[in-house]
Amino acid sequence: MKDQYNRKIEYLRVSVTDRCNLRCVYCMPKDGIKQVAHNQILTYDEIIRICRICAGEGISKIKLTGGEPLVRKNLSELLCRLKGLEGVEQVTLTTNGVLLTEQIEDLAAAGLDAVNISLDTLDSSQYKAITRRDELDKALFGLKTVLKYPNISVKVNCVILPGINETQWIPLAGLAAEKHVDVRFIEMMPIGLGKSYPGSSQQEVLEKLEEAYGKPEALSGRFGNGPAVYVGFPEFCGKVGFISAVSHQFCGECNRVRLTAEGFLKPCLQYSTGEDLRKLLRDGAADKELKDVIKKVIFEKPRCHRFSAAENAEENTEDNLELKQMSSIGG
Ligand SMILES: Nc1nc2c(ncn2[C@@H]2O[C@H](COP(=O)(O)OP(=O)(O)OP(=O)(O)O)[C@@H](O)[C@H]2O)c(=O)[nH]1
Ligand SMILES: C[S@@+](CC[C@H](N)C(=O)[O-])C[C@H]1O[C@@H](n2cnc3c(N)ncnc32)[C@H](O)[C@@H]1O
Ligand code: SF4
Ligand code: SF4
Repeated sequence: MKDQYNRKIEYLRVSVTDRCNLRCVYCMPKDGIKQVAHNQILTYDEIIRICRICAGEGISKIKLTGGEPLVRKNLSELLCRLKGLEGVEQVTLTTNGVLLTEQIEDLAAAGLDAVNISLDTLDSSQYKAITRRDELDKALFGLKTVLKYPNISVKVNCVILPGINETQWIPLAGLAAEKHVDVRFIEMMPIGLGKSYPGSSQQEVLEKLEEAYGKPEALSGRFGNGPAVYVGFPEFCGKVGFISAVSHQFCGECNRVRLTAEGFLKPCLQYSTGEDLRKLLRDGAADKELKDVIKKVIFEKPRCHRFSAAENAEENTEDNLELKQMSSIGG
């Protein structure tokens, strides 16, 4: 499917739950967000139906995210059914990793292609301060465990938090020195609570890493389905990547749309526009009607984000929070 700017849309990010077992300060309030009732969340049958229609229109890559996707029961069942859909080539997972060890065997058997583990620090007191939970050991064990599965590619995501985790940029990148893992540094986007954590740019991280590991080689080409760009440090097993939506806007290359846990199809991370597919599904819409709505949302996808403060003003209002919190959107 192409959008109005001729971008090929082939990637759907599916948030399977708004719930999470962590409370990262830049993503969720201390007491969590008002939880959506279970019956307001799409069932697996409903997700499968939407994904089947999307796959018929050229969506070949699906990301499972959340909230924390592994807190939803039987995620491997959903994964297995998604992998069985005609046209679906890859299903990947983005997780905080805390529940990974206990679920990886089922996920691998269901055909999981890749896992991204969010880890902003390797220091347990810092981890506690950032996530408001004492779960670093479990997340690290999850990383260690998944690295034993040769068919699952593994990445680590670290949000750049100057003044909070900058002492960890070098050790986190160092994971890629010895392990077959790519480590990506993510610029903080001014979305939801992230607005209160103005970040540094990729350049500042890169300068620190160069001091520690030498001059990296820029790597061309796309690795994975997302917007990351990569460099390679001498002798490293894995790559180091940057997802820099603020300093290096990548909207011109955008290939994705998002489905929230409540079934709202969102054409762009930043804006609240889109369509309520759950309502259509539960009102008895036929596949053709759903397909037409999905195609319209994709066609009307906005050209780019407007993260700069003045242009962002309308989107900063507090209404419709479900569509503005990263934990609900799924990142
Ligand atoms: N601005 C913007 N940020 C995105 C987009 N897609 C992902 N991100 C951010 O990139 C970070 C990492 O996303 P991941 O879920 O790990 O997945 P990915 O990088 O898209 O995909 P892979 O590289 O294929 O695993 C998260 O903070 C997302 O919010 C996007 O379309 N626009
Ligand atoms: C919203 S989480 C959902 C999946 C899972 N709970 C996890 O943490 O990986 C997905 C990703 O979004 C990132 N994220 C959250 N808020 C962000 C923001 N304002 N800017 C950039 N990335 C953000 C997180 O660090 C995480 O890597
Ligand atoms: S970033 Fe992920 S793990 Fe952290 S609070 Fe948000 S959804 Fe949960
Ligand atoms: S901000 Fe919107 S248009 Fe830009 S890359 Fe992200 S989803 Fe795509």
